[in-house]
Parts: sequence; C-alpha cells; structure tokens
Amino acid sequence: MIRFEQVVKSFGDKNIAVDHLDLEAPTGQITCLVGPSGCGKTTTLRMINRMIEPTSGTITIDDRNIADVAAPELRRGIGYVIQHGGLFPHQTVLENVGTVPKLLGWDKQKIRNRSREVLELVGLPGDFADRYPSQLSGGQQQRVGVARALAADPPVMLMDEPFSAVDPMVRDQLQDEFLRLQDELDKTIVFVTHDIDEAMKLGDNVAVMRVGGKLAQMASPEYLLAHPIDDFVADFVGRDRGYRSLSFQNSPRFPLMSEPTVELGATVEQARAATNGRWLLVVEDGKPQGWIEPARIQSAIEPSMLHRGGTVARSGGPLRTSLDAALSSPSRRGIIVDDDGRLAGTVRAYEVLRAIEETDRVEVDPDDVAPEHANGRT
Ligand SMILES: Nc1ncnc2c1ncn2[C@@H]1O[C@H](COP(=O)(O)OP(=O)(O)OP(=O)(O)O)[C@@H](O)[C@H]1O
Repeated sequence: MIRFEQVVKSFGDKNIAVDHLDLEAPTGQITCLVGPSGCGKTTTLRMINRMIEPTSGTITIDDRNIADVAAPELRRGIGYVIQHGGLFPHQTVLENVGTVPKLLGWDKQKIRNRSREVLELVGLPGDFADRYPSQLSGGQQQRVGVARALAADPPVMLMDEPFSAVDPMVRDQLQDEFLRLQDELDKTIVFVTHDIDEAMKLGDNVAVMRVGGKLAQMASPEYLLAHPIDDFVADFVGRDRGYRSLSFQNSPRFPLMSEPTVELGATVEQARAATNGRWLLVVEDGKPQGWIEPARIQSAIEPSMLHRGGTVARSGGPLRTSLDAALSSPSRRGIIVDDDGRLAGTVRAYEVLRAIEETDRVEVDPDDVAPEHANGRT
C-alpha cells in the first residue's frame, strides 16, 4: 500500500502543486489519478519515487517512510513509464529494456534472457530486440517503455500518461493488454491520466483531483459514477454517467429470442426461405457476421453485402454492451454471443431496460460525503 498523509508540495511561496493530500493506493491494484491540466497529478506521482521531494507530509510504501530510503534503493522497487516510452534513442530495444537490470549488476546473459522475456510479455516478439526506438511505431515504443519498467520485476509501477500519445485504436488495444498483464502480475500501480474514460476503464480506484492539488474524491469507478461528491466531480465523470455506469453492472441471463439465421455463401432462395422479417442475420460456423435485407439479395451472400454497424454483446457481459447491441442493431434485435463468439440469441432494448430497472444502484457510503458537499450531489 502506498499512503500519502497530508502531503504538500509547493514550488515557491504561491505555487502550491499538491495541497494536503491524503491518498491510499492499495497493493496489487491500479489507482488512477485524474483531473484537469495542472492539478498536480504528475507532481504527486513523482513524489512516490522521490524525483520530487514533498514540502511537508509523509509518503509510505508498505508502512516504510520513503524519506528514510535512499532514492536509488527506492527506485529499484519502482518501475516508471512515461509518455512516448521515454526510450534512449541510441540504444536498441533490448538495451533499453535491460537498463535497470544492468544498473543492478545482473550478468549479461541474465539481462538478455529477462529482457527478451518481458518483451514477449508485452507482445513484442524476438525480432524487435535489435531495432532502435525510431524504427518502432508509437504503440510499440510504449510497449517497450512498459517492458523496461517491468524488467527488474518491481512491485510498484508509476505510469504517467503512458498511452496518451497514440491514436485511439492503438490506445484501446494497449489498455486491454495492460489489463491482461496486470491480471497476471498484480503490481501496485499508480497511473496518471487526464482522460476520465481511461481512468474508469483501468482503475480499481480513481482519485479525481482539482486544480490547486486537492483531492476531490477517490472511489471505485462504479461508485464515482453513481455518487459524485459534488458538481466538479459530476462534470468531470461526464454528463452521460448514468449510461456509463452500466459498464460496471453485468447483464442477467436474458430470455433470448432464437434468431433465424442463414450461412455466409447461402443462395438467394435459401436466404428468402430463412427470413420472417426485414433483416436476416448471417452467420459463419455459428458466429454472427452481420445483417442483410433479404429483399436486396440478388446473388449468393458475400461479406461485402453485410451490414456490420451493429455491436455484439457477450452473454452475461456488462449491461452497457447488451443495451448497445440492441440500440446499434439495424433490426433492433441485439446480438448476444457465448464465450466462443457463437450466437446465443438476440435481445430487445426493452428487455435490457427491464433488467436495468431491476438492478440495484450502488449504495452510498455515508462516510464518503463531506457535509459541505452534501447539497452538491445529484
Ligand atoms: N518544477 C516546477 N516548478 C514550478 N512549478 C511547477 C513545477 N512542476 C510543476 N509545477 C506546477 O505545479 C502544478 C501542478 O503540475 P503537474 O505537472 O503536477 O500537473 P498535472 O496535473 O500533471 O498537469 P498535466 O495534466 O498538464 O500534465 C502546475 O501549476 C505546475 O505549473
């Protein structure tokens, strides 16, 4: 557990970057620090590895005051990842990844083996090892940055906007891989981002900070969406927070409709025989491929003829994906698949809404609401 107690950091008399911060980042969990530009996120993060020293207050890691630990020793147990990976441009990927083990005096073969192992772990197979950072895409550089931080297997990882310099699709993929990795590694992670969606997706806990370096609220994403402590947090977590909170509640087993289907490659006659409505679902080996309007079929069904705009939800997955599947489907019948991606059936939006009505909201924690904020809640 990383604990901040009444931590202040001021740069000169008037510039208070972090103001009496009390914060706990539990062991083995991801704690996201989020807030507007200049609210003190990076300063908070850098105080954990003593790149910045607090003006007052105490920071402990597993009850050990970090002020009592020499900075180099402290940093051996803390991986650090920054935007763009922060790689050394004149070193190969393998050399970059081996930086900390080399500082720790590991022998060459051990460094090489471990570096290859962590590169594999972040999805960069062998032939990337001898490249230079400039020969990598932004997403690959970020992966190397994560591999480098993991090389000496530190229990704590500090990540400062590690995925914000890549395009949204790559970012999404990096986030998914990061969550999978954390599932295996159970590191204690403090993750800075200005992107509330990223914080909500990655954080077990999310700490929302205000300009002036004060903590506005810290809670699970689900709790923050249901009970923002004041207007600032409510605005920050977003106007569509009611809808977004559905991401954190799983769907029940819906009474699914059995959907008539036709195989990809089917003839006009087969398609027309299969349908009883305007839209027909096309499958391949039981897996949904897209919808088609039977009236428009002039030849055997090919992938290019399919409407692919609708989303697909996994059975028992978040209510948000089930509702989205129904809302985005051209037939208004949302596709639900099993864990192997095979069609389980379809569901209508009103069935999902009924399930939402039957779901309990997250209970408010009475200790959580400061009296001066009680009226600000919505
Ligand atoms: N070395 C410094 N000297 C003076 N002021 C600083 C220094 N570092 C940070 N600050 C100030 O402290 C405040 C907090 O900065 P910090 O970088 O921690 O914010 P942030 O939330 O990470 O911002 P961003 O999202 O824009 O990166 C800002 O007002 C900043 O100008």
